[in-house]
Amino acid sequence: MSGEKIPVQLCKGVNGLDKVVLREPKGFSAEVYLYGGQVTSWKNNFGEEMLFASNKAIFKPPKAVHGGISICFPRFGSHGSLEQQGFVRNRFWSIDTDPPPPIRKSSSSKAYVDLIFKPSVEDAKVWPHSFEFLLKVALGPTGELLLTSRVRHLNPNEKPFSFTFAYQTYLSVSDISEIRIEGLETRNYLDNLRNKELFTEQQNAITFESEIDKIYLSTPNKIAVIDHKRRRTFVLKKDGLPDAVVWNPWDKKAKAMVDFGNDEYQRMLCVDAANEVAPIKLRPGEEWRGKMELSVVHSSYNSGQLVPQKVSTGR
Ligand SMILES: O=P(O)(O)OC[C@H]1O[C@H](O)[C@H](O)[C@@H](O)[C@@H]1O
Repeated sequence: MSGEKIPVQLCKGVNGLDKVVLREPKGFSAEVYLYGGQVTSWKNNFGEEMLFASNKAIFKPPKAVHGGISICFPRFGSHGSLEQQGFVRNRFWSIDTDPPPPIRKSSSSKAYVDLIFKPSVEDAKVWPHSFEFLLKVALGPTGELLLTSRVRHLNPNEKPFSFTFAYQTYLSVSDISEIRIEGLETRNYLDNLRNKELFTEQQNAITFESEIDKIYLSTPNKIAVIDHKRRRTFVLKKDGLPDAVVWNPWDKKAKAMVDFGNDEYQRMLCVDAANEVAPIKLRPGEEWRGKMELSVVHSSYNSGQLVPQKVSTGR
């Protein structure tokens, strides 16, 4: 990173849990909890929240927080014996005081935090592999939110291990019925609501009128989520993460969740940058990287135009 880093502020969040507040000089901000390494807030320079967090979200271990961006590892989904979405989202992470050099030195971000997760003896009982997980969360110069994950296989005497991963990303939207996703049309997907059967997306642009839980395969590295009512578009860019999971619980499932308001499904949409379908295999000494960048642009946005001019507000 070039230039002087803006000091990281560590303060108390909900229930006294430690959080880091990132502030960028133009007024963008983000909050990252050490619990779960979870980004719980990302605001633009007008103080408008761009991530959804349920009013009923439970910030209390061992429950995972429903909202923001959850780090799902070493499993995403409910495959195998491990708990759904893995365990690092409900563990405490630490600030990494000696992070490795950034992947690309060109980044001009000065507001960032490096976190590290190392498994405990208890964790090793459920997933007996020697690893560390490094997470960098940064705010870019135009307010974009950048997450970089690195998983390292540490034991030279151990066999390779496999994992799946996701940035489970809850976007705040005006009204789910006004939302359109571009970038996933014509893609194949596995439908979690139909025993993971394989289908091909028929809609020209994806819109919403009922529960959805689809794993889109081999997706492009840029996906747009267009919010007509708020006139803003989220642009999600990803690297090393071929799948994109789109989830909204809709009314019935929302009612069944204790930490989710009955009507809150109308104001959220999860679009998860993921590697769910083909597990990643890591050999001793190897490192895996997966990146996601979220930005917001004004929605005078033409269909198919995935690199619109950036503006500093979602208005
Ligand atoms: O409640 P969680 O474990 O956070 O999972 C919430 C949702 O996450 C993903 O989007 C999955 O595809 C869904 O099947 C799951 O219901």
